[in-house]
Amino acid sequence: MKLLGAIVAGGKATRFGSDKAYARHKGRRLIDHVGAALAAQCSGLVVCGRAEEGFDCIADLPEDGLGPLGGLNAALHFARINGFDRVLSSGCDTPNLPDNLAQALAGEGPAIVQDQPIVGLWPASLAPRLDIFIRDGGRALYGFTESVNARQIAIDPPLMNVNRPSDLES
Ligand SMILES: Nc1nc2c(ncn2[C@@H]2O[C@H](COP(=O)(O)OP(=O)(O)OP(=O)(O)O)[C@@H](O)[C@H]2O)c(=O)[nH]1
Repeated sequence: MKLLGAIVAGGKATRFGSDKAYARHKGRRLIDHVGAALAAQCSGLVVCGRAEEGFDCIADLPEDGLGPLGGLNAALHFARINGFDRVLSSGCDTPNLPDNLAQALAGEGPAIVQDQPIVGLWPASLAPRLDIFIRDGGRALYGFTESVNARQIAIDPPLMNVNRPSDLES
């Protein structure tokens, strides 16, 4: 199985107040924590959304401003065009991804981490389904995961998710 790692990085970070990707946790940028964890278990890695220094970056599809689904859609299309079977996705704001994330999510069809729907394992063949979902006005990750019967997997310890500066203090 050829696996593409995809860091979904965009949006406004209104709660955080600045680009979360560059915020520091344990001496490293959040995006570098995520990148290292995904690179260790994938054969390719892209950032979807903003151009982030030090990474191969692709633009949201079909356009910017649609939320994380636009980034996931870009990743699924990039995977299909470039011969990847699946996408292992995460936001740029979950710095403690486990090294066995792909294994934990493996199985039939798509799977997401419980309470973190942008962290998931997706067949690249879902790209046309996500195109249609977005075209029909869908913007919510959970709406899409329900429409494709994504499995929800509990991860222990739970993923850290940075939304506010105070989330970095714990
Ligand atoms: N590519 C892309 N990523 C996005 C977009 N909106 C949010 N994200 C990413 O999706 C993940 C979850 O984002 P949220 O925390 O829900 O939204 P946010 O815009 O970062 O923050 P808030 O404005 O505080 O809700 C983060 O990694 C964001 O960088 C978008 O429009 N495009």
